Amino acid sequence: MRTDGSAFNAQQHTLTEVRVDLPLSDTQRSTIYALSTPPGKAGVAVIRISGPDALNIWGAMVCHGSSASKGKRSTREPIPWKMYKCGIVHPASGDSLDDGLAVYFKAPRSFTTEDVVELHIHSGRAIISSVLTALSHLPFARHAEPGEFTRRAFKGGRLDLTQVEGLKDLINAETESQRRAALKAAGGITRVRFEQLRKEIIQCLALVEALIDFGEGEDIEEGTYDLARLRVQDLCRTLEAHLADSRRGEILRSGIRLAIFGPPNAGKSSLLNFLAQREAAIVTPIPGTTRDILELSLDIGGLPVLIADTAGIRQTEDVVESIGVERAEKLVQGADVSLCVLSLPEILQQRSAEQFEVTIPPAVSSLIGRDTFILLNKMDAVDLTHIPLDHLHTSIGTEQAWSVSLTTGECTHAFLDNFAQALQQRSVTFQACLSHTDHVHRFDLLQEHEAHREEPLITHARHRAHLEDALQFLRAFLDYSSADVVFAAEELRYAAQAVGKVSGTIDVEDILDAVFRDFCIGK
Ligand SMILES: Nc1nc2c(ncn2[C@@H]2O[C@H](COP(=O)(O)OP(=O)(O)OP(=O)(O)O)[C@@H](O)[C@H]2O)c(=O)[nH]1
Ligand SMILES: [K+]
Ligand SMILES: [Mg+2]
Repeated sequence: MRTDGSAFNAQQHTLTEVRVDLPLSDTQRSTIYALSTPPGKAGVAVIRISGPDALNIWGAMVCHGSSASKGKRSTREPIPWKMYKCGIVHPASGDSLDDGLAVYFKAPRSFTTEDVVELHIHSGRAIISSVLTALSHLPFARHAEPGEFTRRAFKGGRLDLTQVEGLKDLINAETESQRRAALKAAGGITRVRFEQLRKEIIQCLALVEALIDFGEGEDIEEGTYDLARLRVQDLCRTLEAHLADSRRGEILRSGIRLAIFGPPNAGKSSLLNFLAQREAAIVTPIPGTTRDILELSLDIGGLPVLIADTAGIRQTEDVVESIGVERAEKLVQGADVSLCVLSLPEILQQRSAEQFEVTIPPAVSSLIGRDTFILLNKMDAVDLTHIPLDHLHTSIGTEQAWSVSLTTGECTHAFLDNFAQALQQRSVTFQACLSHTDHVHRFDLLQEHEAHREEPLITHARHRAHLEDALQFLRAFLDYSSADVVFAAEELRYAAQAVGKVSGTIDVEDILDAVFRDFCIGK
């Protein structure tokens, strides 16, 4: 758990994504190459070459062993998986380009399952560019498309789609919890679990098909159809449970979506800046300063949080502001967690020394539910000497409320600690994020959420869509009577196909496209 503000790493959330479509018809036979490390000055750059001509490229550009001292290219085939200290030369002119290391991964024991050669050279723009240009002179090799190495690994059966996604997430992981989950998916755990599900559907299908072929009674035991129905009912319940997981896996992967909302001038943008530890949002005394949604991704105690500041909610004639208000309301409704910021001097009326009343504008209070977090801000601007804070907080009627002053910093540390803890509890992903050897009170949290101990199955919206389809087909199966077994069997076949799409067991080019286009070149 964090102890001071510095544990919050803020980073601007970028919403732009570069998407490049791959040439699907590309033949497996071409040899591809690309820089696999980030471009720029560094110790080492790795250029990866994959395909049937990888060894020819080695022959054309790598000088090692006794021939290297004479500046000649090696005629002997390299021993696979062995690093060679070598010179890299231009294939046509024989000019020396760099000294480095080279290694040959013999098919199928390579990442792509094809012959792979890696050239480890010095990382500098001119060196990298000279080696890539030299490669471009070879007629049998071409530059790789984004994600093409991984795509070949998939085609070669090295990875299934859930592992490809895991690999992509691993590269993009920014928090410890994301890294751990992605590593598991890349290792194949997700694949095994979906494959198990698909097998169970196919087993039910086998029962039903036996009935179609032989009929109940003589060859097939009585009650076989009922047995299949019972199993499908079980499967439906399993799928329903996975689908009702509060998006745990997706949250873990892409972050909890936290919406900050409230009336104008309550201090919403001040809160965002406080959490981010920098002036990310504009703060002024003018109500209606924030008009559009501003998103930041923060790391709160190892938990990824996508936090959004919104326009103050009020009736307004201003066209731009009113669009902002509409967007804010939508965002709050779609968020995983929402936090309402209220200004104490605005909402607190003191009747007498100990008697008080809290009034929240209706447009705002309609968005407050029991699980909305409340931050009562500007406590420096009111006299709270006679008002017990506990009493004040419970009077709001939500589970968790805090009073702070974002200007003076009063109570903000306690709020941060509590809030981080509450978020972790709320996200329910914590047991995947926290190690069992951690702090004692985390162990208590684990006990409390016994029901959610199991790892989330769904980590991508794509998985959810396929599982929802599968559930529809299973339900459709249950709607048929035993008189319609042929139609019923068809539903089971569709259900198995839908689950198969998750791991790519079913070869569907459009899912491939969707998965691979987010990769960068050289992966
Ligand atoms: N006295 C006092 N003023 C505060 C506090 N927090 C914020 N303010 C001031 O309140 C004003 C509004 O703050 P913002 O953060 O812009 O409020 P907002 O909710 O984002 O406002 P809109 O974007 O216009 O809806 C600014 O002048 C802040 O300096 C506080 O704790 N005490
Ligand atoms: K303001
Ligand atoms: Mg604001």
